[in-house]
Amino acid sequence: MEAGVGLALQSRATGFGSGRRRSAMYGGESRARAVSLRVSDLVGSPAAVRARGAKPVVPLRAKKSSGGGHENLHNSVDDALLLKRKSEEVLFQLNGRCIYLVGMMGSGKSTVGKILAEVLGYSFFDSDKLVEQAVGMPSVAQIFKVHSEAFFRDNESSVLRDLSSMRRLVVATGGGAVIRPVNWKNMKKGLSVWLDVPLEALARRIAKVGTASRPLLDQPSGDPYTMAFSKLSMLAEQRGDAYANADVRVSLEEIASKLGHDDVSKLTPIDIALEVLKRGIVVWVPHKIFYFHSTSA
Ligand SMILES: Nc1ncnc2c1ncn2[C@@H]1O[C@H](COP(=O)(O)OP(=O)(O)O)[C@@H](O)[C@H]1O
Ligand SMILES: O=C(O)C1=C[C@@H](OP(=O)(O)O)[C@@H](O)[C@H](O)C1
Repeated sequence: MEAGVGLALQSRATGFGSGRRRSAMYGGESRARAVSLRVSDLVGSPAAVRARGAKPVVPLRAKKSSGGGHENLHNSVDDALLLKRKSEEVLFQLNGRCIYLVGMMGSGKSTVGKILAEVLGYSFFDSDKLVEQAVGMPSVAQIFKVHSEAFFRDNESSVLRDLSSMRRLVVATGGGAVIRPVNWKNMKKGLSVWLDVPLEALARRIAKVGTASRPLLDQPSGDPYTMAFSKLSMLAEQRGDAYANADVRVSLEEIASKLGHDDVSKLTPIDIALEVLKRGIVVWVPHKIFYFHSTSA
């Protein structure tokens, strides 16, 4: 039997489950199994970033600086206004449906997802964090180590299934969520967006932050960039076209070329969020509106 009660909306936040519940779900199990979440587990937890009234996740300044890391790049007030205007158009079209961000590790799903949630007035969830909470372990790395990747994947599917019954969420999925068709079945209830980032840029980002939180990239030795690049290349090959199932592809190379940058590292998370909104309006909405109308008739 699969554990958990699914996502039952509850108005009072109780924080993440009691020790008793944790041990029933995790420590007390003789057999690894997937667990489900309740909204009351999530509300007020670090995994949930309440979008409304939240502090802007990316500061807005009048001019772009020429710094190297994205934290040094600030978008103009014009960009912020454009972001707001586009978000209003998308909001209307989404009509409460969720946004799922997919892409390789380090593609910016969490970073961009928080911005999108903020401008849309949606709540942001990171599916990795929800799995950690559901299992009662502090990190994905530990879940892989103590249990297995398969156990993590089962819980990831459970979390995505539960989230798919909710509305007005931006979900940053784990990079491997795309490999299971059942996850697509759930993500297709909303707008799925693939952040397509060149492997070199991903490896640079990963090398900068380290691999401790990403067990599939963790290597005991070697140059961090080279190791990350080779592992990411392997995973990209294994995953083949899985990311292309997304309703919308946002290619950083295309945005960079449109904006006249010679390198994707010059793009800020706001540039990318803006493109997600633009493409969300153009590519997905007419198709989904048709789909929803034709199936409900
Ligand atoms: N546009 C960007 N430019 C440079 N670094 C970025 C950008 N977006 C995200 N990052 C950095 O890359 C790392 C991975 O981003 P994150 O949002 O956690 O990716 P994901 O959720 O897809 O794994 C973080 O350190 C983040 O600050
Ligand atoms: O690509 C993958 O298989 C994974 C990506 C990770 O999430 P991020 O994409 O958020 O790093 C996390 O789910 C786990 O380490 C496995």
